[in-house]
Amino acid sequence: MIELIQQRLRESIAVKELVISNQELTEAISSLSCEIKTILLNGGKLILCGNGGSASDALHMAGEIVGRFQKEREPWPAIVLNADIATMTAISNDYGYDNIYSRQVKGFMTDKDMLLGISTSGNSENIYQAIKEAGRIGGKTAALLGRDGGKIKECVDNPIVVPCSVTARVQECHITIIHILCELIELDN
Ligand SMILES: O=C(CO)[C@@H](O)[C@H](O)[C@H](O)[C@H](O)COP(=O)(O)O
Ligand SMILES: [Zn+2]
Repeated sequence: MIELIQQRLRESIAVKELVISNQELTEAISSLSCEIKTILLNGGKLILCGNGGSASDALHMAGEIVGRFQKEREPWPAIVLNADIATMTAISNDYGYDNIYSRQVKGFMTDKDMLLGISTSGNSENIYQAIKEAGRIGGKTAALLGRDGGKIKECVDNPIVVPCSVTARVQECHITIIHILCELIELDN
């Protein structure tokens, strides 16, 4: 048991080391933080969505944006498409699970906003459809992804791909990246 614990911790560190040594990836994180800040300071909002653990990550990030991460400041607008269980079950029941986010994007998003999807496989159909819809609206899109970025990487403006095929390890890296994004967004610059 102890060995398994130590091994998982080592694996989690190794994924983060991969990100540290990938300059393209660290630059993509930096430029995404600038894009999000520009959206928020120009009256746009951040719209988030994910499935499973990534749904929790979406909620977590929105909490830091609307509330605060580390700095006392005005609230910024962020909404989470996986937060409303009545809406999600209604759309899922009437239009299918693949459309639970794209229909909300159509209802809520404007061209001043950014949609940030989170998917460790990069292939979740509901996130993919949401990104496509956001593109049709003319809004900005970003995604936190894993593996090789999947089909979502091909259609999103700002892909952040954690190069690992284990869902749990990717999620652990995503939440670190989310905290870094929140810290960068709160910097005065
Ligand atoms: O949290 C976990 C695994 O750690 C699971 O709930 C996981 O998020 C679910 O299997 C998701 O459906 C995976 O979707 P995705 O990350 O590939 O988009
Ligand atoms: Zn999990």
